[in-house]
Amino acid sequence: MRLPTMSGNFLLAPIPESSDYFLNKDIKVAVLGSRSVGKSAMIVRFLTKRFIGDYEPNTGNLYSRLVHVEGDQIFLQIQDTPGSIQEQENFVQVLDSLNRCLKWADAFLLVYSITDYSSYQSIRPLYQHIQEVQPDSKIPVIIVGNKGDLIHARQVETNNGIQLANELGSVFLEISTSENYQGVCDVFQYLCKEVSKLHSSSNGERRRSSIIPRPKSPNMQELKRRFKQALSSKVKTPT
Ligand SMILES: Nc1nc2c(ncn2[C@@H]2O[C@H](COP(=O)(O)OP(=O)(O)OP(=O)(O)O)[C@@H](O)[C@H]2O)c(=O)[nH]1
Repeated sequence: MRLPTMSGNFLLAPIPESSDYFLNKDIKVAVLGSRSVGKSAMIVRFLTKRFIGDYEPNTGNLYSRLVHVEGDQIFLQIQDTPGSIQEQENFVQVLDSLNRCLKWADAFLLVYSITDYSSYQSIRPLYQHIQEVQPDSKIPVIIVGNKGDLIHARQVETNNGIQLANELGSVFLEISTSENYQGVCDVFQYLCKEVSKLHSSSNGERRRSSIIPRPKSPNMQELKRRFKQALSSKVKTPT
């Protein structure tokens, strides 16, 4: 049994200031789920292509990497979160960190293990908590059933995952981090594409609104007209 030690503040790496260079290309993903569902393994698999079986208990690392998605260069930050938040002694402090992470993220990856029914049950409350912290319903969320290779130990049917995702209005994938790199890649690529789409449509809105000329105040026009009139009447002073 692994008992994670927590720092209580798991945004460990500095988050760069956003700049024009990263406009549309700066994407932040938070990975959430119960303990030992394979969050760290999945992130490391995505970033290194390697499956590394054993990890120190997750204290919440922030990974940053330049990745390429459909020809775009993206500065991707992935926040791993501890899987046993409720068990922490400093629960309030940890929850505060979690909420800051939820506000920070552009997209969410919710992970359960198909071998652990309780990890599946934790997804709905997690999702609801995200909705409370970020009430913007457009935020991309993907639900992932991990450890798809452990069929003999299966406790969660694929249909359960599909149903839950349909109900919550998110996307669902069942994958095996250990056996299939492509599945892991699909998960992160999906989130990057969805966030990119959202970013470009909101920047488009901003651009459009900045080129629409501000309507002139009728009072100002009236004032200008009177001012001109007054000037011309001065010019036309009788000789
Ligand atoms: N068979 C199998 N094992 C996996 C898979 N993904 C992860 N694991 C194993 O599951 C265990 C837990 O993986 P972690 O990545 O540490 O899980 P975590 O969700 O980060 O765990 P916490 O630190 O408790 O939050 C490790 O022993 C991994 O090797 C998978 O797809 N298949």
